Amino acid sequence: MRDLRVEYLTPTGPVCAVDGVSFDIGRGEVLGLAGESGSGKSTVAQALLRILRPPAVITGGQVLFEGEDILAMSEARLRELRWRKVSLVFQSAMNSLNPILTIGDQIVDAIQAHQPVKRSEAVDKAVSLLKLVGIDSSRITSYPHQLSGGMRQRVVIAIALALEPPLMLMDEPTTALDVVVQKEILHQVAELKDKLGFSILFITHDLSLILEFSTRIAVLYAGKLMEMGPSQELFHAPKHPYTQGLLGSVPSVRGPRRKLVGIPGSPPDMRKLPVGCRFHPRCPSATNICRTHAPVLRELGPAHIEACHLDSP
Ligand SMILES: Nc1ncnc2c1ncn2[C@@H]1O[C@H](COP(=O)(O)OP(=O)(O)OP(=O)(O)O)[C@@H](O)[C@H]1O
Repeated sequence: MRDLRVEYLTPTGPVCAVDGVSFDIGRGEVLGLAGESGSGKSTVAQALLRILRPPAVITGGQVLFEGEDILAMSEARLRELRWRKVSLVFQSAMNSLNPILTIGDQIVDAIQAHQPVKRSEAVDKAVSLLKLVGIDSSRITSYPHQLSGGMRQRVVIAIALALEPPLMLMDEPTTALDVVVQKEILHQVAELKDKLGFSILFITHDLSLILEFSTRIAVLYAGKLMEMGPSQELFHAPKHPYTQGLLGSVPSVRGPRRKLVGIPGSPPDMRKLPVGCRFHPRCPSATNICRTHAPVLRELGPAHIEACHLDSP
């Protein structure tokens, strides 16, 4: 993604929800998008697949996938790319399963809609996909209402994997499920990723899950990228005061007991963004320059970038 800009054209004027966001996702990598509610995470994911709906408009940037710009390609080419090359699992996806079709039929339909295979071949594939996500093949004739929420979300993941796409977008994929099932499913996805070699853009408001499952993490604040780096590095040595604040609010069951520190205040009104660094009104270390000049992203080390005046030379 290069310099992506997305605006929502609201009755009271345009809201720039994503402002110049760039990142890469390598093969087999999990890039986690972190940030408070409203920071632009879902908008980024939806722009990537060009599924944003009005009043959203993509006003700039490129999304280069295997060398082709998704934002510039024809609708026909885009239809070929969706599911086959990039699939999507979102929070309420399990509710989007068709209630009057068996899960087997739904997986078979998804395969046959994109690949010219015989029905018997597609059924075999559906059985192996169900096994892959930990559902017994005898369930192939079950209807969605006969499955638990966790199983339904697994079926959705099976459909997302059906065409073996190299990239999967997961936007709060397990948020509606209880924590044990969440972990189980994500562990399974991580194993599948290692086996099949696809990449993931992973969005969740749950920072502990992001830390556990991402290779790298990008931290968004009010539509801007604040810091991006390897998960372990961000966990042990977060540089940006916003990243420090986010991580300071994650409880840990290991290590000495520590007081949880939240971030004071709330994210800005996107129509009245603060001048200078967007985070300065909430930043405990803000100085004069932070109130007047927006910091630019700079490299801190290999694959680690940050936009903060405090660390500028
Ligand atoms: N339909 C809409 N109309 C106007 N503004 C919108 C609309 N949807 C989103 N926005 C704006 O875009 C910003 C980013 O929203 P987005 O849903 O991408 O954030 P998010 O980080 O995914 O939040 P959450 O974690 O709550 O899903 C919001 O702050 C909001 O101002």
